[in-house]
Amino acid sequence: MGVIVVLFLQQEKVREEVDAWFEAKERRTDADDSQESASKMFGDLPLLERCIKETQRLYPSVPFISRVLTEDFQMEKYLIPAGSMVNVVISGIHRNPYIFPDPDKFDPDRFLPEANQDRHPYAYVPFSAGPRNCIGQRFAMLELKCVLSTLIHRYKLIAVDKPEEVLFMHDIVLRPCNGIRIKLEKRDVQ
Ligand code: HEM
Repeated sequence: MGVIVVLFLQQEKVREEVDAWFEAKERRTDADDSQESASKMFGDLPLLERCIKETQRLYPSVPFISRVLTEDFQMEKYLIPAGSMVNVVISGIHRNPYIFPDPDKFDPDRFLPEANQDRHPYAYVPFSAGPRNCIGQRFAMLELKCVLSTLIHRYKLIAVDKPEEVLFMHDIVLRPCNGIRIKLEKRDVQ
């Protein structure tokens, strides 16, 4: 849901990219499509992808994950004993101002390849990291691109609740306390 709210901020530019993508798709033949994997096909929506990533930074669907320590762990001067439950607060990591300057600002260009390259691999972990990370992350990104590009192409999304007005709760997943209201205005496209 966070995705939809924040996309309003870039909607015009994202729509241009999405419309161009659909136009190119109309010119393609079924034979072209069957030759290409879905991930390659949707690879051509870089701004949409950056917006999704930036939204997952600000509003990670899984806001924290937990682990039980199997052995003692010395963290600087603190000894955390084996058996302790440790929560990794993904939503906090993602707003670290040393890594993401002006952390509350929505800025999809944080995920341009050149901005990404020096970032620590564990600084951005919407799908967790390490051996128990999300096995569905590529599929999830494809699904998001597919659904959002179709929505944005066919409808103008009008925010009823503005991003700054929406209150979120940390449940098992991050979710809005009172839902998020949007209006869909049909566009004159196929
Ligand atoms: C935006 C969508 C998704 C997000 C943000 C997400 C996030 C996560 C996170 C953070 C974890 C790690 C949990 C932990 O370390 O305790 C996880 C694990 C997992 N995810 Fe996802 N996920 C998403 C979609 C999916 C999809 C679409 C699938 C399957 C098709 C999937 C399958 C799994 C599985 C099986 C695990 C457990 C992996 C393990 O424990 O080894 N996820 N996911």
